[in-house]
Amino acid sequence: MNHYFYNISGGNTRSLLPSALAAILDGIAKVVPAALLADIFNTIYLSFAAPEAGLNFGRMWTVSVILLIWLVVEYAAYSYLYDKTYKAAYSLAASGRLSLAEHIRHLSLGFFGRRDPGDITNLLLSDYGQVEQTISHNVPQLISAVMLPVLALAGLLFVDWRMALAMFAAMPFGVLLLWLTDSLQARLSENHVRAKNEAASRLQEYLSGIREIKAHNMGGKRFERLRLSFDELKRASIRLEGIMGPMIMGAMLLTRSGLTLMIVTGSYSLAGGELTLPVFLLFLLVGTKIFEPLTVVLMNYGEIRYSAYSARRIMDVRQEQPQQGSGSIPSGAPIIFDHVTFGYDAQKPVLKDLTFTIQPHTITALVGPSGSGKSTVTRLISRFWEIQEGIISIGSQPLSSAGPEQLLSEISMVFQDVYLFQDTIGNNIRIGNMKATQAEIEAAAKRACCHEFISALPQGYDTPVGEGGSTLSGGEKQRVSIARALLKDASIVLLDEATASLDPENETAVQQAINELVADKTVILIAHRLKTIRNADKIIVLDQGELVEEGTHEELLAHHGLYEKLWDTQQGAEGWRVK
Ligand SMILES: Nc1ncnc2c1ncn2[C@@H]1O[C@H](COP(=O)(O)OP(=O)(O)OP(=O)(O)O)[C@@H](O)[C@H]1O
Repeated sequence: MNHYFYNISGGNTRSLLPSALAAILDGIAKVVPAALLADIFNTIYLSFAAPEAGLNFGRMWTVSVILLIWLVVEYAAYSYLYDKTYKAAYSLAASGRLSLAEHIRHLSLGFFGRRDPGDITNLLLSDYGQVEQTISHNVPQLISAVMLPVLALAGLLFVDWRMALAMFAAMPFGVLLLWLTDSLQARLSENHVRAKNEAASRLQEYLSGIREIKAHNMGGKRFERLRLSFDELKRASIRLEGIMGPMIMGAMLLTRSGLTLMIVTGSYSLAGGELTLPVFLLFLLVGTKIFEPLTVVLMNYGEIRYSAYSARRIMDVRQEQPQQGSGSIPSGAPIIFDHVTFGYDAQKPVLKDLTFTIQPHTITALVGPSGSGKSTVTRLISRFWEIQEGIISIGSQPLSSAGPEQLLSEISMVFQDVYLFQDTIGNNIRIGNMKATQAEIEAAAKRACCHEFISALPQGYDTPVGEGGSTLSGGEKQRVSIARALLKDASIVLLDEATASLDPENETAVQQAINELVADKTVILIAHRLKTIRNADKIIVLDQGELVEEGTHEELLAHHGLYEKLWDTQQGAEGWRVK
């Protein structure tokens, strides 16, 4: 259980203190009116037992005033703690979500390969929501509901220990039932959380892929996956409620049967003269009250058990090791691959024993058939993934111990698939350098040939672009990403198919912009059209993850190997047209 509280509080159990304190006070607060009522009851009883003395109005007034004062104090203290409890719970969830998102940012991309993006969203929203609900409601209610019976038992043991024991005698059986079925409850809760997350992921996938689904008329198949996930959620929900409900009711029934035992014991004791009527009535009064909070305990126990799985999912991600390293990257140093072997799945290497050096301030092109590992090389230079064998270093600094943030500050990237945030187009370029002025943004846009189309937009640089850049054409997005890279002005430039989706007019202009971007930089370029890399200082030819050739365009042609074959194929394809 301790581990559970550690998990739900994100490792900060102290943050649960306000709610625990509020709950304890609430529990105590509920006992006092019950004790005062018992006293009033006793005073009335005494007035009937000895009618000549009459009702003790003094005592009745005193107790009533104490009760009133108590209620006011209770209200004030409870409102204060209530406020603290909720604030603590919501702050914990808000800061927890942010710190988890920040933690995720520091993980290698391998983590994202293993997890469904929808699953990560659910973790941050749904699982945290569950934990938030538990901290703000279930845990305080549980503590408060436990306090009343515990305090009542302690007090009643002094009044009449036999009656007190009779009242609570059946409770251990209720607890035993819960304990025996604990692993079943855990399994049902886990299955339900899993089914809920799966359904949410499928829904997210369906909505994000709606364009492709429509384009390929995949509605039926994809919708089937969505339907299956909702079916599974329905089954998991029925199983959870159908099994947990009777179990909790069973535990409740067992616990409540103590009341019957107490009544039987009380009746015999009363008849035997070992118990006075007021005490018996006091037990009856407290007895009926005491089982209400116990019902709450059992209900909340089920809820807490359920959210334990959400908490564990959160902690599992928290325990993922972020990328380590603080070594700084020397500027103007060569990039060295020394016998590097890497696979996204360690058992299936996609780069094999790769050794080469990229000299600073040169342009190196990576070529090779599709799937030969070109993009993977650029991802490894950015340390998006950790390699399995060999060393990648920049100068004398191995990347495995380099500071990930500093490394990325040295690299500008232009990817094949450009992602634009749902923000203004100006702010999307500013991502390259958050401190850039408007003039610098426009200068970068001009060099990347996007100033003209941006100026023609209704709100110019302040025009919002849809999520992922859905309101811009492929070529426009590519140019925006080149503007970002120009603005970043990093010493290493990774270009992946930078000119692939540009029309012929823009291609020439962007090629010039790229020439500016790459001037005096260390450039690693992937271009499928070999004519664009003819002038590269070095061309590295990959085939099935192995380096098969290396040299300049002329040297490679003279070598009559794979490069020449690729070159010839492309030359032949240059003049293709639809007949
Ligand atoms: N995230 C990933 N997880 C698992 N395997 C991957 C991942 N990315 C790429 N691969 C695999 O690694 C191999 C190399 O892929 P990579 O993208 O580096 O090739 P490429 O030469 O850049 O291909 P292309 O020219 O088609 O872009 C391929 O077999 C690919 O299927």
